[in-house]
Amino acid sequence: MNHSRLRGLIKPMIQDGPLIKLKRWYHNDSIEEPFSIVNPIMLPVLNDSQYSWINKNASCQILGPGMILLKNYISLLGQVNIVNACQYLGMGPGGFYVPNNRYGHDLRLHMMSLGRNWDPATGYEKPCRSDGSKPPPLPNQLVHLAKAVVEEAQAHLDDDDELPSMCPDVCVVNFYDMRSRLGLHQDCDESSDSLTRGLPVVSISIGANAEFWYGHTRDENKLDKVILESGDALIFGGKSRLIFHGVRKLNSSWSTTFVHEAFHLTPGRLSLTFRQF
Ligand SMILES: O=C(O)CCC(=O)C(=O)O
Ligand SMILES: [Fe+2]
Repeated sequence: MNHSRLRGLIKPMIQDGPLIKLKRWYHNDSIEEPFSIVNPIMLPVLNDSQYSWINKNASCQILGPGMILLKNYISLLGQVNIVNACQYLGMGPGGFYVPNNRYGHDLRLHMMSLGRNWDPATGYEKPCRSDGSKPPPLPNQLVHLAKAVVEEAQAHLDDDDELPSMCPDVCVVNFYDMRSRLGLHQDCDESSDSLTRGLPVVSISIGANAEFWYGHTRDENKLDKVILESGDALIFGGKSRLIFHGVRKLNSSWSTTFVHEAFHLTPGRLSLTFRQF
């Protein structure tokens, strides 16, 4: 779908279509206000029955064994729907908050965990957040989308065994403002079964471009870098399941400016990272 067509689709819906008026919930034990990633907070409900969330002609880059980047795989309509879903869930109980790392310091981003409670300090240990809120559900459409991403990646590989299938039951949603960073880490809190089978992590990017650094070592000089743009889907599973990775620098471009204007997304980057526990 081209941009002018999407603009035409969104505008009438904002003016005439059904609107969700977002409630403002407050966490029990904090004065933190709900964190809104869009402005204004009145959102259109899109009827997506005729338009796909996926661009079938996405290009594919193999970055390593079991590590694949699908460029521009999520359609603009898919991205709008994902922003809306994250906005809706993120403003409610268990929604966006600033988490602590293992050393008790604030991470420089907003986060929420869907489907299962995960946080950077305690992993999957606790079923609820410290304010008692349960994780919001992981919407079925997002489960199907993550599975479709893995199937598309498998179709580009010679040997399917390099990348096992997975059915996500948790999705960590991060919102980075333009100065946010995510330090080098491994995603290794999932079950030993999930990790030893190399069940892939799927990461979807929306909004500003990000420098994603990765490698099989903690040595910063030996890391590779790839730019993740709005609509990209990155998969790392199989032999790359335990790569070290982090997000260093965010940048805007013409296309991200469009995304921010059309979606009313606050300047920054939304990432959704799916895993099977
Ligand atoms: O934002 C990203 O692309 C990566 C997020 C990530 O690594 C994580 O949530 O563990
Ligand atoms: Fe990660």
